[in-house]
Amino acid sequence: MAQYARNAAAVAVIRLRNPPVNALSLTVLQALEDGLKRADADPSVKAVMICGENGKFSAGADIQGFSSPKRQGIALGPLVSLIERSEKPVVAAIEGIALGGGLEVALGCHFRVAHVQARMGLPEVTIGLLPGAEGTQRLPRLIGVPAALDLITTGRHIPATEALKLGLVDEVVEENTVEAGIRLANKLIASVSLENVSSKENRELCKHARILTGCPAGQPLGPRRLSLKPIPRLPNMEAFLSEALVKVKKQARGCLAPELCFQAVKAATEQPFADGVQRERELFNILLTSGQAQALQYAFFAERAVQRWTTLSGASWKSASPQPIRRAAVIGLGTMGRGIVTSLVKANIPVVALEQDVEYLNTGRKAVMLLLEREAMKMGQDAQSLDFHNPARLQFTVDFDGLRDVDLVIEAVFENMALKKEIFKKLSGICKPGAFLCTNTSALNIDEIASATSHPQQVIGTHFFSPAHVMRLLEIIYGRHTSPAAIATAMQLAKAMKKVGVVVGNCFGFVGNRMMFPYVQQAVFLLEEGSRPENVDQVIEDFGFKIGPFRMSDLAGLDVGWRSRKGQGLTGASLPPGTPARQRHGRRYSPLPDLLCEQGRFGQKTGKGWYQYEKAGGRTARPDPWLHSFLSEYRDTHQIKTRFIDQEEILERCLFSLINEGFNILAEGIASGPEHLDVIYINGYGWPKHKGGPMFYASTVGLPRILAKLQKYSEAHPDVPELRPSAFLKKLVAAGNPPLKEWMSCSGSQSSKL
Ligand SMILES: CCCCCCCC/C=C\C=C\CC(=O)SCCNC(=O)CCNC(=O)[C@H](O)C(C)(C)COP(=O)(O)OP(=O)(O)OC[C@H]1O[C@@H](n2cnc3c(N)ncnc32)[C@H](O)[C@@H]1OP(=O)(O)O
Repeated sequence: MAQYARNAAAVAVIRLRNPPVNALSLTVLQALEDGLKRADADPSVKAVMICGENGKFSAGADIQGFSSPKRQGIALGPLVSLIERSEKPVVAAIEGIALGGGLEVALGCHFRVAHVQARMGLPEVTIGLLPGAEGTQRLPRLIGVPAALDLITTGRHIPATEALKLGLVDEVVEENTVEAGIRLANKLIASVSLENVSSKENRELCKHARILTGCPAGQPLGPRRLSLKPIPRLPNMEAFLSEALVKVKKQARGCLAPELCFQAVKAATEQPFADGVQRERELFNILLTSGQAQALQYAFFAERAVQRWTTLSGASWKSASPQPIRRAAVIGLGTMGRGIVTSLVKANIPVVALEQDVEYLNTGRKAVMLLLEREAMKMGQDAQSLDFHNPARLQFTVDFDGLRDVDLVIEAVFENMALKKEIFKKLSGICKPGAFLCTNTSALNIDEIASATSHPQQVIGTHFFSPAHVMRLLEIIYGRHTSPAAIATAMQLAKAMKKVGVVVGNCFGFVGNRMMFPYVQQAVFLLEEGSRPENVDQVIEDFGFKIGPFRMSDLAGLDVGWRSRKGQGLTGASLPPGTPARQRHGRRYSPLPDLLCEQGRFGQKTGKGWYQYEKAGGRTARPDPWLHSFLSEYRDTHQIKTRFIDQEEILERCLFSLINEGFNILAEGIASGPEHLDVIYINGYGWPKHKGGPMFYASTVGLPRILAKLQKYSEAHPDVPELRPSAFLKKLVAAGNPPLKEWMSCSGSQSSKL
C-alpha cells in the first residue's frame, strides 16, 4: 500500500509501503493513485512528496506480478503521467533504492532529492524487460541519449553522486532525505505564493527556489515536466546510434531485451513523446511474452531461493549461525589460489597466503599483487580500503605456523587426494579447533579429505570457479560430518565476497562438474562420429553459451583432464594391456583427448589443441586442418563411418545428457531443488541466463520431449549409460510433466526429506 499523510504545513506525503523493498504491487499502485487524487482535490495541499517506507524508495514493479493474470490492463505509465501532470509540485525523496518502476515514478515527479547512499537504476533489462512506464522516453530527455542508453541497456545501478552528475537528481543530501524533500517542497510553495509579493526578502526566496529548480518565474512546473522537454540533440546522433546498436548486440548474445531497450530509446530520438510511449509499450509487450523474460525472472528468484539452503538431514539457517572470519588463510598460489586471495582481500578479510617454498611463494606473491593492483585500478577511490600492501591485511609465508590463529583456511593445491590429505592432517594439528578447513577441490571426496583430520565437522568444500576473483559462483559442498555452522559460515563468506553460494551434497564432481561430464563426453563422441570442434562449438555458442566445449577445453588446458584420467586409471601406464581403445569398464570411451595430449597439444598454452593458435599462449582459435585429417585417420583406424550430424542432434546430445544427469542429482538429494542446478550453471558454466539454466530450459522444452529424445539416443548408443533416461525424469513424465516448482514433491524418498 501507500500511506497518505499531511505534515504540519501544506505538503502531502505519500509513503510507498510494501516490505521488504516497496515493490509496486497493484495495491501499492492503487494507493499511490488514490493519494495523488486526494492531494489534488484538497485545496490546502500545495505540494506533494513521494517517499518509501523503511529507508527504501522502491525496487520497482513487483516482479512476481508479471506472471499474474491480473497484470493485464494495469499500467504504471499512466500513473507516472498523472504525477507529472499535477499542478502541485511533486518531489521524490529517494532513500536506499529507486529501481525500475520506482525510478520511473521518480522521473514523473518534478523534483528529485536523493540520499548520498541511495542507488538508482533501470534494471528491467536484467529481467528480460524494458522500463515500460515511459522511462525510456523520459530518461533521455533528462540526462541525454548516451547516458540514458547506457543505464537502460546495461541495467546498472548508479550511486547518488553519479546520478547528481548526470542530472538525474536535483540534490543529494547526507541528512534525513524525507525532511530535505519536505524542505524543498516548502520552498517551492513559497516561491509560487510569494511570486507577486514585492518584499526584498521574498524576492530573494523566490530567486533561491528558482535557482534550485530551474523554473522561470510564473511557470513553476512546465520545464520540470520531462515529457515536454526536447531530447538533447547530438551532432552525430545517427552515427552514435548505429555504433551503440553494434555494441548492444555484441553484449546481448541472443538476449532480446538489450536490443529492444535500444529500440525504445531510439524511438525517443525520432518521435514525439506520445508516439515514443506507444512504441515503448509495443516493445514491452513483445518482451513480456518472449519467454526470455520468464527465464530471467525465474533466475532472479532462483538466486534468492538458493540462499535458503537446507541439507538432507534438515539443517538450515534456522539451525546454524555463521561464525565470524577475522582472518583467513589460502594454501597454494596457483591460478585458483591467487584469485581466492584476491577475493578475500576485496572482501576486507585479512589473509595469510602460504606456498610450499620461497620460489613458488615469490611467483605467487607477484601474481597476486598484480591482480590486486588491477582490481584497485577498477575500483578507483574505493580501492584505498583494500590496503593490500599492509602485512596486517595480506601476508605471505611458507610456514604453516603462520596459520595457528586463522579462523578459516582454503586449500587450493593441486587436485591430488594424497596431497590434500597430507595438508589437512597438518592443518588439523596446527589450526585452532574451531577453524574451518575448506578445500577448493573441484571433484574429490570431501569425506575422504575430512578423514585426515580430527575435526571432520569443520571440513567443507568451497569450489571456486576460474578466475576466482571474477566468477560469481561458489559451490559449497557438505560432507557426512560437516557441521551446519561450517555451511552457514561458507555461505556468509560467499556473500562477503559478493558471490552466490550454492550448498550441495558430496559426490564425484559435485553438481557442476558432474553435469558437465556427460556434456563434454557427448561433444567428443560427436567428433568421433563426424563433427568437427568448430561445428559443435558453433551450435553451443549459438544457443547462448559464452564458449563452446572445445574452445573451453583449449582455454582450461587439455592436460588437466588428462592428469585426472590417468589418476583414475582410464589412460596412461596403469591401463591394463589389451584394454580396447574405445571402451572402459564396458562403456564407450573416447581416447581422442588423450591422443591430443600425447602429441603435446594442451590447448592455448601450447598454441595447439582442438584448434590452432597464433602462438603458444595465443587466444584466437582457428580451425586446424591438421586436426581435421587426424580425425579422419582416427575414424578410418577405428572403422567409424563418418556421417553428417545436424545442429539439432549436436545440441540435444550435449544438453539433454547434461540435463539428464541433473535429474539423477535431484533424485539423489545432492541438490535440494532444480533452482540450485540452474544457479550453478548460470553463474559458473556460462549457461545463457535468458534460457534460465538447464533445468528451467528442460521445463520449457517439455520433459516428455527430453525423455523421448534421450530414449532415441540411448537406443542408438547403448554403451553410453549417460544417455539412459534418469528414473526421476521418467517419473516426472509419468506424473504428467508437472511444473518445475512441483518436481521435488515427486522425488524419491531421500529428497523428500528436504
Ligand atoms: C501486478 C504488478 C503490475 C505492475 C505494473 C506493471 C506495468 C509495467 C510498467 C512498468 C514496468 C516496470 C518494470 C520494473 O520495475 S521491473 C522491476 C525492476 N526492479 C528490479 O529489477 C529490482 C530487483 N531487485 C533487486 O535488484 C534487489 O532485490 C534489491 C532491490 C537491490 C535489493 O537487494 P538485496 O538487499 O540484496 O535483497 P534481495 O535481493 O534479497 O531482495 C529482498 C527480497 O525482496 C524481493 N524483491 C526484490 N525486488 C523485488 C521486486 N521488484 N519485486 C518483487 N520482489 C522483489 C526479493 O525477491 C527478496 O525476497 P525474498 O526475501 O523472499 O527472497
